[in-house]
Amino acid sequence: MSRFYRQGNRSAPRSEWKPKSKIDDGSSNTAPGKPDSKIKHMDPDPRTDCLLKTKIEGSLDSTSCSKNDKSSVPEEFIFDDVAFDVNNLKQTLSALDDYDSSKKVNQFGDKSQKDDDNERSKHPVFDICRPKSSSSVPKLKPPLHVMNREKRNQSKQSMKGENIKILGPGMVLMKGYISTDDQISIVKTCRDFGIGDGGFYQPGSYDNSKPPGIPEKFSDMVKKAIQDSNEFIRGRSGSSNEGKVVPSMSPDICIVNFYKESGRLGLHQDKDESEKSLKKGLPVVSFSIGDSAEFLYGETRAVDEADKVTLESGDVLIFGGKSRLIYHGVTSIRPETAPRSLIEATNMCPGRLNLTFRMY
Ligand SMILES: O=C(O)CCC(=O)C(=O)O
Ligand SMILES: [Fe+2]
Repeated sequence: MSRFYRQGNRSAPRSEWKPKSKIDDGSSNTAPGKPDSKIKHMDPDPRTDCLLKTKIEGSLDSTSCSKNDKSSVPEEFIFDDVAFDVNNLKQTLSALDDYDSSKKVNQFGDKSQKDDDNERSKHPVFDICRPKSSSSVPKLKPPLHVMNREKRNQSKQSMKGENIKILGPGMVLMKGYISTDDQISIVKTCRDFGIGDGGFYQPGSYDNSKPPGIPEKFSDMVKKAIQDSNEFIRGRSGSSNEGKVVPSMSPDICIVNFYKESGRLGLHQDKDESEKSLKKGLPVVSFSIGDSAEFLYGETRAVDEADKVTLESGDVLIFGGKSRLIYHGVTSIRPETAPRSLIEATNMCPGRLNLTFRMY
C-alpha cells in the first residue's frame, strides 16, 4: 500500500512530502520547527558536515557521530511506503523561504536512475552505531551516580504499567515501557535500515530508493502501548470517560529521528497525516531510546507557556484524541544519560533515537 510518493528533494520540509495525488495542489502544512519569533532560541545552530567529512576519510568511523559535531537537528528517515528524509532543519528553514515545489518536482521527474545513483553515492550513509572496537582496552567501571541511575531505571521497568502518566486528554506518557532487550533490538533494526537503501540520508540529497516497511514487531508494540494506555485510563476514570481514551490505530508511517547531543526540534504540530486521521485523533506514538530529551508540549507555539517533561530511554509517549495537534518539540538532549547496557549492546553513538508512528 503506497500512501506517499517520494518527491525527490530530500531537503524539502516534511510537509512538502505529500500523497501523490496532492503533488501539485500547493497545500502545505506548517513545517516542523518553522521559525517564529517566540521560538527563536530553539532555532538550530549551524552544523558541520560530518557525513561528508566521513566520506572523505573513506570510512564510517566515529567521526560520523563525533561528540564535537555541531549538529543540531535530528537525522531522520521514514519507514514504510513513505517518503524518507534526513531532516536538516537549517536547510528545511531556508528551503521554506525559497522553495518552489513545482520546479523541484519537475527536476525530480527529469532525473534518470543514473543521476540518482550518482547523487546517492556522493552522500555516504549515516550510521547511528560506532563500529565495535577490536582493541582489548579494559572497560572502566562507570561512576556511582551513573550506576544508581541505571538501577532506578531498571526498577522503573519492573513496574511496567504502574508508571503511566496522563499528561492531557489523549496524551499519555508510559515511563520505562520498552524493555532494555526491545530497545536494543529497535536500535539494531534502525541501524540496519538506516545504513541500507532507503535509510538515513544526508540533507539535500535524494534518490529513488524505497523506504523499508515497518517491522511487524514495531507495529505490535505500538498497538499494545495504545491498548495498555487505554486500560490504564479506563481503570482510573471508569468507562464513563470513554472520551479520554486514545483511538486505536495501525501505523503505516514511522519517522525515525536521530538527535546528536546538540540536537533540537522546534515546537511544531504533526499534521501531515490525512484529514480523516487527524479528525479521528489517531495518535502519534513516540518511542525514545538512548539519551534523555527535554520535551516541550503545549496548546500554542509559545515556548514560555509550554509544559516540559523528560523523555528517557524506554519511554513511550502517545498523543491522540484531543491532544493530537498539540505543539511539541525537543529543547535539548541530556548527554550521557543513555542506559549503559544499551550502549554496550549496540555501540550506539551518543544521542537519542526517536521513532514516531502514525497512521496516514
Ligand atoms: O523526538 C521527539 O520526541 C519528537 C519527534 C517529533 O516530534 C517528530 O518527528 O515529529
Ligand atoms: Fe512531531
